[in-house]
Amino acid sequence: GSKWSYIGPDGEKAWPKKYPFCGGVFQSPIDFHKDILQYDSNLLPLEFIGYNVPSTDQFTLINNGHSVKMYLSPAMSIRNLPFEYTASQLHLHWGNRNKSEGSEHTISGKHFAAELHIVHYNSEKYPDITAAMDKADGLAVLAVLLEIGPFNPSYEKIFRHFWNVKYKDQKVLVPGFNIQELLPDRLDEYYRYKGSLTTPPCYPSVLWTVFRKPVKISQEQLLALETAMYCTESDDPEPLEMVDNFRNVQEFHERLVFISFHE
Ligand SMILES: NS(=O)(=O)c1c(F)c(F)c(S(=O)(=O)CCO)c(N[C@H]2CCCc3ccccc32)c1F
Ligand SMILES: [Zn+2]
Repeated sequence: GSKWSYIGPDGEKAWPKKYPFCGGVFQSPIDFHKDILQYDSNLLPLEFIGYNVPSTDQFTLINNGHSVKMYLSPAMSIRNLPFEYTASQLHLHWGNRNKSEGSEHTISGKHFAAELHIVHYNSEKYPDITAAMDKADGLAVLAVLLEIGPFNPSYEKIFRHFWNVKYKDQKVLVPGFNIQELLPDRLDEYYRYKGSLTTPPCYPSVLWTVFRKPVKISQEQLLALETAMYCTESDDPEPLEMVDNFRNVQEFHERLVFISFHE
């Protein structure tokens, strides 16, 4: 089993001991700040295929002890990237009820409340995510920064199920819906860079697309995310709250982040 965590002796400083790539190059997440950004006019809006999943389909939502992740339909894919990438799963990163600053990427040093990741693999070159996840061109992850605002009915289609996946390895079925509803309206404005998985094994295999515009969820929805789940199994005598499951930003030497928008 994956013996790593976000706190204590198995926390992120210890990851490289068991997972050497975590101490390697091209690590994510990073801070987006002015002097590493470069406008690139070739960065087109992403095109989503099959994201509007009928409610007759069902997604499996599971607490894997590190995050809450939802398996997606293999009919979902993205075009306008160097290859066609097929959706695998989405998951979230967040803080805690006293410090709602749990995003992984930051903008000019600012954390957002939480961050949604939609993980895809290069289905043109690799048969499945396991074959793709350690290849330089293997994965593409979309990231949405979340901040406080009005109640968000689209995110609620996932959040309403958190009470059924409170403990590690619990799962529940979520009726299909249009996953594009989880994205901001400006799909043409994003940050793009080559980075890594932000959890062990930290493979430098991810083409990151972080949308510029945050999406709003309500204070109550954020509190549910921050308080509903545990890293431990339901019968564990020492329950561990699933909070602060974000990696700190990594050094970003001599590299650029390409942006599809003008400042
Ligand atoms: N932030 S991140 O880098 O996007 C990111 C996570 F943060 C994250 F927690 C996960 S995990 O939930 O699978 C728990 C740890 O692997 C993943 N899984 C990916 C990569 C690892 C293997 C795998 C296999 C099938 C589907 C997805 C994935 C992940 F990519
Ligand atoms: Zn993630």
